[in-house]
Parts: sequence; C-alpha cells; structure tokens
Amino acid sequence: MMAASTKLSSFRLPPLPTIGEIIKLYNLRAEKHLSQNFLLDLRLTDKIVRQAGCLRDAHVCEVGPGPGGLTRSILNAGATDVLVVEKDTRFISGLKLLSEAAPGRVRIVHGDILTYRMDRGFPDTISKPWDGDPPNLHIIGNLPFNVSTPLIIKWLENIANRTGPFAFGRTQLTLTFQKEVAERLTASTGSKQRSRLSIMAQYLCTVHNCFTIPGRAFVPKPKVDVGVVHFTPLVQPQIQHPFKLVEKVIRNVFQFRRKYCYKGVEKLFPEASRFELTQKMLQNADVDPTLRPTELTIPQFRALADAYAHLCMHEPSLLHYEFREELRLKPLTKQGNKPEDTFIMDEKLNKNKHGKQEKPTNSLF
Ligand SMILES: C[S@@+](CC[C@H](N)C(=O)[O-])C[C@H]1O[C@@H](n2cnc3c(N)ncnc32)[C@H](O)[C@@H]1O
Repeated sequence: MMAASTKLSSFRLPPLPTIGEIIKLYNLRAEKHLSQNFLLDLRLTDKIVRQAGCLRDAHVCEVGPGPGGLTRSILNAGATDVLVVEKDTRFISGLKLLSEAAPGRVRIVHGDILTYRMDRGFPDTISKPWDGDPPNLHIIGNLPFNVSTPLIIKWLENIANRTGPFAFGRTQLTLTFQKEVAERLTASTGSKQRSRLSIMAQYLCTVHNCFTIPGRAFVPKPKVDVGVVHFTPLVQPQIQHPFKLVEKVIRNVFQFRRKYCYKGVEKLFPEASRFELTQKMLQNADVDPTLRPTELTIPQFRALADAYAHLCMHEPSLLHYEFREELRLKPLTKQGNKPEDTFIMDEKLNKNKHGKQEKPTNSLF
C-alpha cells in the first residue's frame, strides 16, 4: 500500500502557475464559437478524472485541453502518455509549459478532434481483444458544447465498427455534456428525456451519468449545468445490425416523439407499400403500434431492427428510401401528413396537447 502511494506521488507535477494565472499570462479570453468554458477548480477536474477509474500508466486522449486544468488532473492520476487535441492555437504555449513539467508524458496535437485519426495516435501494443478487459486507453474531455453531440455519434459509430479509438478495444470515455444531453444519454424507458440519443448510446455501451457540475463552476459561466458521463462499450451490442441501419430505424421511430410509434415506423417505407410493410414490420417485431417511442425498450428496438433488416433483405431498395428526402422533393399537401395516416387510429391521439398535428421533429437527438 505504502509503495503504491509513493509510486503515485512520483507522478505529481512540480509547482506550476495556477490555471487562472495561465489564462492571464497568455491573455486567453474565452472564444464563444469554440464553446470555451474553463474549469479552474482542480478539485473538480480531479473528480472528473476519478470517474475514469485507475489511470496509473494509462494512455489518455484529452479532447480540448484549453489552459490545461483537466490535463493536470490526468497527469496527477498517473497517466504516462497524455495526447491532447486542441483546436485553438492560443493554448499551445501553455500546454508546452505543462509538457515540460511532465517530460515525455504530454503530446500536443494542434488540430480538430472531429477529424483527428486517433487510431494512429497510440501504439498497437496497447490493444486488447474486444471481448477482454478494456485497454489502458481512455478518452477524457470537458467537451466543447458545439461538438459534443456530433462527436459522441461519431464515436458510437466507431464503437459499432470497432474503428478509430476502438480499434484498440473497448476504450472507455469520460466526457462532459450539457446536463440535458447527459440526461438523454442515460434516460431509461418511459422517462421524459428518453430520446434517439438514449437508444443509440445504450445499445452499444454501459452509460453512467456520474455527477452534475453547476454552470457557476465554469469561467465564463455557461447558461446550463453540465453532466459528466462515463461510457464503456459493451462486448455484445444489444442490437447486432450495421450502425447505419440501426440509426435509421431509431431516427424514424423517434420522428414523432409524442405519437404512437407506428407513425414513425411508417416513414421507413415508400407511400405505395407503407401500410402493408408497417403492419408486417410491427407484427414480426411483436411491438404494440400504440406504444410511444419513449416507451419502447432496447429489446423492442432490437426486434424492430430485426424486422426491418428482414424486409430489406427481400426488398433491398428499401434501405435507400428516406422519407425526409421524399418530403423535400414533394411538399406536404394542405392537410399536413394526413394522407399518410394509413393506420386507423383515434385522430385525437395524433395531435399534440395544443390540438395541432405534430410535425416530424427536426432536432437531431
Ligand atoms: C469547454 S472548453 C474546456 C477547456 C479545458 N479542458 C477545461 O476544462 O477548462 C473546450 C475546449 O475545446 C477546444 N475545442 C473546441 N472545439 C474543438 C475541436 N473541434 N477540436 C479540438 N478542440 C476543440 C476549445 O478551444 C477549448 O479549449
């Protein structure tokens, strides 16, 4: 025990200017377009890093290190190879200071995390078989709000395909999101926050909403609170179809969040065969058409994806059909989407609480 704590203390950084001093020293005014909200309190950055688990001798990719508060906590936790990816040039000098204080332990990439090839950033020797323990590689980041959703979707696709950071195995992620997004990621069946993002994340990962950081802890203070979320990719995804197919089924089902789920399922099929194929798909999946999308469990989404894949096997052109594309080409008639309401249902139930016909939701997740 004694030896272990001595060893960890050897990872601690020498005295450095505080993060506040670094910000002043390099005149680092937060840039709104890069969603810059800094964490200056090292107890909070330590707490985020603890959610990742043991980082002794770990390889870490940190997204958007900025002035380096979270980076310091990662280094103090014992990571020996910290690759930081930062888009804003102004932070590079401060990060170099940190790299000098921890010789050989910090690699700085001046680039965009959305395009950075993380599969090339670490040695193959750290890889672990997919069905074994996760590799000693972690992705950690106080994410910029403006890229957090596209980034997690990209990484979920990488998990499904075992590419990018997941070419090394079941790499774990510890990331911050706007509180509302963190709640969606972890929302259970029937909850108000259940959304497309909940299913996408949970069919591929164990997702844990660790804790909430109040907005006032950041400089400058964002309008919202922030949630820290931890992801571990599952050995067996709960739905075993190509990511694009699963994403399409989930996206269509959630197209009308408050309506019966058959309304979204219908939109997977061209008008000519819509009624027949929707009925077939729901029957084969054994899913009650009058459940709302938020009430469906992941096994029910699995059954829907199975049934859809089966229909596509018999009619491959279905895979290319996109309702939104059809909408774009053919403007809706005056009656909104009524002509397509081929299932006979109580009309009132297709209306929102203001009595208006619900339009397909445009929000991504
Ligand atoms: C919310 S701040 C977090 C800064 C620091 N990690 C902290 O906790 O104080 C987000 C950081 O991500 C950087 N950033 C924004 N977009 C980025 C992108 N596409 N790729 C890499 N870094 C990005 C910003 O410049 C900023 O430093």
